[in-house]
Amino acid sequence: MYGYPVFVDLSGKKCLVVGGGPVAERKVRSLLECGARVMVVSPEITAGLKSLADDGKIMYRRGYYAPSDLEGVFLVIGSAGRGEVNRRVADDCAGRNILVNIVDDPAKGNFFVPAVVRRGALAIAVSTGGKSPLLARKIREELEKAYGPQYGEFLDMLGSMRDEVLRSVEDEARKRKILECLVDDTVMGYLKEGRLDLAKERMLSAYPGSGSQPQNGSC
Ligand SMILES: C[C@@]1(CC(=O)O)c2cc3[nH]c(cc4nc(cc5[nH]c(cc(n2)[C@H]1CCC(=O)O)[C@@](C)(CC(=O)O)[C@@H]5CCC(=O)O)C(CC(=O)O)=C4CCC(=O)O)c(CCC(=O)O)c3CC(=O)O
Ligand SMILES: NC(=O)C1=CN([C@@H]2O[C@H](COP(=O)(O)OP(=O)(O)OC[C@H]3O[C@@H](n4cnc5c(N)ncnc54)[C@H](O)[C@@H]3O)[C@@H](O)[C@H]2O)C=CC1
Repeated sequence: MYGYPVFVDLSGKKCLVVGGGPVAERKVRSLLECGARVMVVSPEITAGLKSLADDGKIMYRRGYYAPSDLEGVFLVIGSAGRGEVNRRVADDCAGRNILVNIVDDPAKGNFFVPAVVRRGALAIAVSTGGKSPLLARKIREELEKAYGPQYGEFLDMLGSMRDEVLRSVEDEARKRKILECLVDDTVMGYLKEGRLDLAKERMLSAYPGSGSQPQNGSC
């Protein structure tokens, strides 16, 4: 059985991270990037977590995990350095239908965290189903080389053109054709080379804007 891949909206959601070591810190940073409200509970924390707490970016309770920490929590990361603590966290969450990730015992949690390349709104996530996190990291590094920062900027442009096409083109076949032309091989080639100017020119020739004359045939 393989995991069901989803992108969850965590904005404003309370997320608990149990433990304050380097692994907890990595998970905290990725939760913050997604707008979560993060609470850390641990007797000790890394210097990085301490500065996030001092800056008011995370809430921190110094101490050992207690089930009452789960109050009002949407998602939990069990990243204490002690297996028995993480297993207890997993058991407490299971009874409450909370999303829980266990960093040292994958089967105990109900989701894994993938390795992710982010380029603006574009996210490419890699999972090995827990078989080799290091392979997930290697593939993420390869993808980072192949998909540079220009993909984020391009996607913003593409997203607004798509909105306009969906709003203003009624004919279904023409709509589909234009959407295909906006990401045809020529556009993708320019994008790969980082030539956003040429990509944009090509896209505008496929769809100059609402009221433009229908194109027929190829892009
Ligand atoms: C199951 C999972 C649960 C979870 O945490 O979600 C899990 C579990 C474990 N990881 C372990 C070790 C390492 N994990 C990493 C790195 C990452 N681990 C991540 C995810 C996951 N790790 C989930 C599965 C993801 C998948 O589907 O493949 C990444 C992708 C995302 C993230 O954590 O942010 C992030 C890379 C991010 C990036 O670079 O982009 C490295 C390499 C490194 O540190 O560079 C090592 C050392 C090398 C090695 O062991 O391979 C151990 C053994 C611990 C020990 O021996 O003490 C366990 C426990 C076990 O396997 O039982
Ligand atoms: N999933 C992943 O990506 C990876 C997982 N691991 C595993 O993750 C675990 C944590 O790794 P590190 O952060 O390097 O360990 P660490 O030992 O540096 O940190 C563990 C933290 O847990 C805290 N802690 C201990 N008992 C606690 C309790 N009862 N309640 C709350 N906090 C408690 C400690 O104070 C410490 O801050 C290890 O078991 C390791 O095997 C390691 C590498 C990657």
